[in-house]
Amino acid sequence: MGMDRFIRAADIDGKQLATELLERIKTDVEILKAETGVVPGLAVVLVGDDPASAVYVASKHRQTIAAGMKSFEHRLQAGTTQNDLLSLVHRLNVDQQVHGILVQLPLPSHLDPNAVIQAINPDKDVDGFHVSNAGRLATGSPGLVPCTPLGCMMLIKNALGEHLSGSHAVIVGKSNIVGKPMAQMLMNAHCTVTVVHSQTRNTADLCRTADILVVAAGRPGLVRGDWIKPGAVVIDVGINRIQEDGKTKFVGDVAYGEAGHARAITPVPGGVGPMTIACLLSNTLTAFRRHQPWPLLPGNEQGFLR
Ligand SMILES: Nc1nc(=O)c2c([nH]1)NC[C@@H]1CN(c3ccc(C(=O)N[C@@H](CCC(=O)O)C(=O)O)cc3)C=[N+]21
Repeated sequence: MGMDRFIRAADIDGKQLATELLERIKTDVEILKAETGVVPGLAVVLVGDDPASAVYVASKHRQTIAAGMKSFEHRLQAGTTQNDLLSLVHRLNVDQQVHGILVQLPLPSHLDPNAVIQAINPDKDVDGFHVSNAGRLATGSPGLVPCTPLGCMMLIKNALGEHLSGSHAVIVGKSNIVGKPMAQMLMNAHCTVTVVHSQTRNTADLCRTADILVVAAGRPGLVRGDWIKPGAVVIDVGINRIQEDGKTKFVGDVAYGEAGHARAITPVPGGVGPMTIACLLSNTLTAFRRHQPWPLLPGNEQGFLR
């Protein structure tokens, strides 16, 4: 009983939803290009030669081009100084062809990621990491929001519909990149939000009360089947590289095989990851629209001017 093996949680197909979102972005880019003669541009900065980061950056570049946008890749050597990186950011801030700027993290340890992020023009900060954007999100003002929680929000709405009001959402993890902005977005959608983390005393009990469970802890298999309420929607943000039978594979933070009684769950890979990149391009389009001066273009209803 309980963990009924005759019930199977629906997989939330992040890959498919990301493909659909990218198609819509591509269409919007064509329309905006026809209306303004300008093409949205995304600059991605990679410092050093971390192989995982290089793979992500290459994927971002490919998808930016596929969406009809301009991609500006800046690869800097591992020994780049803080000053050199800051001057590149300043150049990108004033470059008219660049509407979005992303500095790939993590940076080599001699560089200060916070100083670099805060140097980015907040209206080009497509990662949504600048304090101005964190403050805008916290106060419900228009801004740019972090890609991963934005993608999670879309996946949750796809599983539950637009009306999340009154649902209890539990978030595992309190990072600035996922946990905190996720909590803000769910509060903006009128959920009751609980954030648990490594120092929480009754994490499993709290998770068992979640209608929506978002897990961003970075610990493979942390969330077990008996932490999940039957019928809950489970969003697994974890991407953990593990060795199994001599092969490398990716697993999430949720023991996926034990979650059959959930209503729906994101697989890893193929869940949150693909949505993150699609949301990066969505944010670039948002930044581009808000950059355009009078008259207002669709998507610039707030009349965002700089
Ligand atoms: N400034 C900054 N912004 C980021 O958004 C950022 C970053 N730095 N540093 C690294 C992380 C990681 N990240 C991922 C994006 C897509 C997948 C993704 O598409 N994953 C696929 C699998 C990809 C594969 O197989 O390698 C999936 O989950 O299905 C994963 C991870 C963005 N990050």
